Amino acid sequence: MTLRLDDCYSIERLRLAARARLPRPIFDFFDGGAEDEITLRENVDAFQRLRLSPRVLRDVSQVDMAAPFVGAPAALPCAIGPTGAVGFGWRGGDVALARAAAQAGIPYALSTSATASIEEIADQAPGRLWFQAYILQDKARLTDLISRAAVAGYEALVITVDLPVGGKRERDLAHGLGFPMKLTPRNVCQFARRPAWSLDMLLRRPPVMPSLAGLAGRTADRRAMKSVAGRNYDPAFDLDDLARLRDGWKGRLIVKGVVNGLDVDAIVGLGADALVVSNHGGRQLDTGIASLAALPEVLAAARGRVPVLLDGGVRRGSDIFKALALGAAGVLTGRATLYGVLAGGHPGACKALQILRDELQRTMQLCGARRLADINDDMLRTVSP
Ligand SMILES: Cc1cc2nc3c(=O)[nH]c(=O)nc-3n(C[C@H](O)[C@H](O)[C@H](O)COP(=O)(O)O)c2cc1C
Repeated sequence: MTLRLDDCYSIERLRLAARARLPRPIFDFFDGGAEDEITLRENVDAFQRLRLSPRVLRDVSQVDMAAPFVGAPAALPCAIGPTGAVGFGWRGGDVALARAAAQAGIPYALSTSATASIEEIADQAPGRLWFQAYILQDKARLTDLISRAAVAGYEALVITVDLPVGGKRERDLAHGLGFPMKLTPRNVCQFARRPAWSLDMLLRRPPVMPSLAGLAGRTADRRAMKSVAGRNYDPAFDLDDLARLRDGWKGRLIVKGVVNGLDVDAIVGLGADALVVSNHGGRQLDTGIASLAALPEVLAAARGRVPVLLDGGVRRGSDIFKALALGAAGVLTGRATLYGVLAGGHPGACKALQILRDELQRTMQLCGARRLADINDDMLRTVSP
């Protein structure tokens, strides 16, 4: 089934359009999660289990979705979160996402594993930019990336702390997607079924991950998409190292991947400006707690000292509403905007943001909330399964 962007009225439709465009191993790399994918599903299910209890008889003819968001105004309580390897799914996909974010008036976080450089994004998408750093064993490389982000005007550094080692993604193993990639009769067939994508990869230079160039694993090789960052993480990274990073970075510091309230005091104490409750979209630790379920404990531990954001499972505007109602300052999109760009490049990424914006606005109107500040947990009910 091929789906035109015009027929994509929901994030799920964008997901189906991306699936129709890409060879199955590539789609599964973006869509899949770790092991039995329990956390991947739970992230979405946790939103679906929560019910809304609307307030009525309020004037909702005008709705304002703008708010301060991690130290600066944003048109929506969202940022596009970091996702690596996007160029393997849509050539130029990182720039497409960054431009879509700038046009929507929200921040964009560039991944260390992106298929565009720090400077390329700053040149081509001059909006609010965050740089997401993986803690690499090569500390000289890490320092160089961070100082380049500062020079290029990135306002925030996002340190992802939830993968001291890479997760076990069994869809990728089944497809032989890794390093080296195994060509099996099955995956050769799958690539042959999507000739446009496959010919583009064969005939033009495959995308590279410039921030990881030269590290173990050949970054110029499409087979390296899974392994390069994974082989180079530093599992010894701890709070002292985070404190040193804090001292060396003058901009805002966002720590992504916190779910246990016991970690919060130390991270806030060393000067983090925001936290992101995240389990990496269920791609690392399987059976880890769903992001929405972890949000209350992180909020309680943060005690209002820093904004707490959330990602994982956001597929509807009503999901953003629910996260805000529980006390989050906003969300990062992951697969929602990824499906958009994989389905249709820059217009697809804009479409994903437009869907989320329209759905959030409609949910606010239907729940009697004129401003983001009107959204609160009086409007939520938990129902038993
Ligand atoms: C294909 C893919 C690549 C990702 N790459 C990164 C990355 O490079 N750095 C990072 O901090 N998080 C990365 N993430 C995690 C996202 O930033 C985010 O936490 C997650 O996608 C949120 O879950 P959701 O996709 O269900 O919304 C990636 C996620 C996906 C799906």
